Amino acid sequence: MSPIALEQEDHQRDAAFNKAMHGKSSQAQGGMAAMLRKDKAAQQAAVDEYFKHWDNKAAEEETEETRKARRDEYATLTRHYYNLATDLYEYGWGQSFHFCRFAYGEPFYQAIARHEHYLAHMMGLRDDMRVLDVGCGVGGPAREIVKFSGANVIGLNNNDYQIERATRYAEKEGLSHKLKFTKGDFMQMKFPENSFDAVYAIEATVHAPSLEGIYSQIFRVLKPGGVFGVYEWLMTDQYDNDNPHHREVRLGIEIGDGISNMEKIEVALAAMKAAGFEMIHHEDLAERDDPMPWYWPLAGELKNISSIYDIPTVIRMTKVGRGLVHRFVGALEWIGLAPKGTQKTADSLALAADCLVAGGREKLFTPMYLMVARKPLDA
Ligand SMILES: CC(C)=CCC[C@@H](C)[C@H]1CC[C@H]2C3=C(CC[C@]12C)[C@@]1(C)CC[C@H](O)C[C@@H]1CC3
Repeated sequence: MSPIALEQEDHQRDAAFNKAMHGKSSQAQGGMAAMLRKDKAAQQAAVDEYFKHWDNKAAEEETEETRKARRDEYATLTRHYYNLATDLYEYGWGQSFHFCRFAYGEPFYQAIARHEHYLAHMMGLRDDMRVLDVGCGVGGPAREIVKFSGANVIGLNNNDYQIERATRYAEKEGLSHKLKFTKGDFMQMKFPENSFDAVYAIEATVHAPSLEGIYSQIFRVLKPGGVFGVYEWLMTDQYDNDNPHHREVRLGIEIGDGISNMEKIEVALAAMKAAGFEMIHHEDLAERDDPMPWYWPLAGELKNISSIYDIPTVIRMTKVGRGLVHRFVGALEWIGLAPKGTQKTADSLALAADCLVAGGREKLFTPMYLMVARKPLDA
């Protein structure tokens, strides 16, 4: 792979764009209300900037150049993806933007929280620790980990809108003294070296253009002896890039999830080693013998609903539920109430959902490759 060029950061430009596109919508209750309060021209700019990387670039014609162009603009690509997708995520999934394992009879949000607790437990997080959350979204996992472990967490994010929402939620829950958010590109962190006792990333480092690049950054900011824990999105050993169907599944996940370059498990393991980490534990949690798979809510397997409180949440995620809502937002866009591109974004999320389910069913993809590793004491 050709060397990764880091994108020039410009926080003033991003703040101005955030103000123009989102205005005060970060204060709105829930994703749907926020979605209808965007500036139309700015949203169109985000749509153009994001989809220029994917439109008319089919899997069968994919070249190394198209993938490189995405990697070269990883930060802009991801920032605009979340400018477009955050509200729909919150509407359809809640405030923790990740998958999880499900136990028998376990309600959806309980399973999501358990996945967060499990990572904190595997890393041994405690209340005297200074911990970095790399790619913190709107802070759902960070709030849960602060409550579970008592650790002091800093959430790093390159999307201003998500930071505004995360800050608001933390304030609302009275957690601001333990949980702060900061803007930045995780490929060029501004934190001094050796400044965190632990670092975690929940389904976020997949947005990096190079796993070795992001793991090396994390290694640098960790104190010697510090622990890094990650749930990584990876293609499995079964994935064959020369197989057109496999490639279509990978590309569908990348398009619909704002990913410039998804890698295989072996690449992630080699990247951890190259960054200098000592592996403590690594495992594909999707391979555990669970009663239902991680992708069941997106697959619409309604028989798995175990609590009446989950019915409205899960219905939104199913093919029928999302089809209805996507038509509804399409109609709102048509009459001018929703900004242009809302339907296009929703359609690409629907494609992502289908490809994630296919990737999960065919065991080509995992969103929960767990790695827990240590920075050596003598590093
Ligand atoms: C993008 C990364 C690295 C992580 C996010 C994982 C998940 C939280 C998302 C992946 C696909 C998303 C979809 C939705 C919510 C969030 C995800 C599951 C929807 C259910 C949101 C509501 C829409 O109408 C349909 C979406 C399908 C995809």
